[in-house]
Amino acid sequence: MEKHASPTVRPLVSTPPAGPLSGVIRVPGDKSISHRSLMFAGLARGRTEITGLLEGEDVLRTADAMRALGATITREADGRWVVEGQGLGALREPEDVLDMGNSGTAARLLAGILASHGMVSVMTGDASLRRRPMKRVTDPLSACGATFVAREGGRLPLCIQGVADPKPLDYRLPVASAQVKSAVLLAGLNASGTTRVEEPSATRDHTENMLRHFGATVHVAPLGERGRVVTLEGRPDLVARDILVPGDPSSAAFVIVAALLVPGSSVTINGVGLNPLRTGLFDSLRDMGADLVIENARVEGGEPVGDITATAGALHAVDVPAARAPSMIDEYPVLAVAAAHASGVSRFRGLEELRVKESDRLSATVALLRVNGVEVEVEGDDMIVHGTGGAVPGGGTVETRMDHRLAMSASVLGLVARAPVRVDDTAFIDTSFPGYLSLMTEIGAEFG
Ligand SMILES: O=C(O)C1=C[C@@H](OP(=O)(O)O)[C@@H](O)[C@H](O)C1
Ligand SMILES: C=C(OP(=O)(O)O)C(=O)O
Repeated sequence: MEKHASPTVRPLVSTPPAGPLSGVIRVPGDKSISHRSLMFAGLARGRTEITGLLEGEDVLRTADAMRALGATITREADGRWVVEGQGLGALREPEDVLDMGNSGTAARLLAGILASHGMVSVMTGDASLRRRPMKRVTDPLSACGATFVAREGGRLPLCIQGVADPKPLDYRLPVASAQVKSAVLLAGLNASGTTRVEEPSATRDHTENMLRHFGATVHVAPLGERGRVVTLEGRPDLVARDILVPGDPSSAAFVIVAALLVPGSSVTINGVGLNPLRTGLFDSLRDMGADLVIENARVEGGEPVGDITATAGALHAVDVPAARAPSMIDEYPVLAVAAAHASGVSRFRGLEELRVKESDRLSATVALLRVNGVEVEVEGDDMIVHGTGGAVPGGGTVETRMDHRLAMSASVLGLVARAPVRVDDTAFIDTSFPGYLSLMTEIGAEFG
């Protein structure tokens, strides 16, 4: 069994490097796709080989949970992961509590699987995950016949009485959430009949793409200006199919912003996933005047992929529309760092979902910047960042609040701040981007 994050606190001091950042690198596999590949392969019949799986803490939790449900999951010496699934409906009741660690994706997607199998299970997580809302999945999943007992506000730990013959759901998402959409679709796999999900604003579609890859019938139609209707035919014969996981654009984001900010830098990241429902950050950075070049655009394992080169240069303020939020939902903390370094006043609109991530990322990002001398405000659900024109004061200690993306964002801010930026704990970076600090050091960053 893999090791899980040690409770050891790992502080960091980030300062400007002696020279530019440079290099040609790869980042670890996409987290969303990695979770899904283990889950779907565990539900399918036969042997799936996964190349490029993210070996981050969050994904290792999913691997453990799927093993507890009866899938055989092994890591080969060459880094490939092999999953042997028993086929849809054949999961076994877990003997013990399923601990999903820090991972909202693992907990919410798994809730869809557990609700639609006739078994009793209990799911928990770390202190961050136990604070996050789960009613957004237990409410729709109750309609399939499952029952849930949770703490106040529907929070983990959560006890699930699943059903062997779930009813197919027809659900309109009240929030733009790929996790909720995926939980409903996963429950629909074991239901006879058609499951239908309406999303008023399109969110990442890795579940839809991968279900098709495994042989399910999934239709996607436009809904209004930005939405979609997804339908899934229940009880498909899910058959094992190999998977190639692209580099995670949400991890590449930190390296890219660092390269854009540190003078003279140029860094290429090969094999980054470029699914259009994930690339809002790149659009926003281009709106700021960033020099981002994509080469070798191709399709690998059913997902668009390319090599991205980020070259440093002056950035100016940006007004990011709320409609872009679903395609860059995890990237606002690091975009705020770019906006703090840029010239002019930036506004990011419609950030209500940031309040329910690993931390309240809206208030935590404000705190990250303020403690380092950057002026920032929140108006309703908008964040307003007053750019310093390349003169971020720094000198603060950032509280990471069990949130990997805050730790990495703070480390990037320190690379261009006038005084050292301290980070109270970088241990949670391992949830999504193991090896981040050494990769950054390899391209020229200096951390103490
Ligand atoms: O489906 C997924 O893999 C994810 C969806 C997003 O969450 P929401 O569905 O809560 O927006 C995102 O923030 C998370 O990192 C991964
Ligand atoms: C929000 C995130 O993940 P999750 O919801 O899976 O914890 C993230 O990785 O930024």
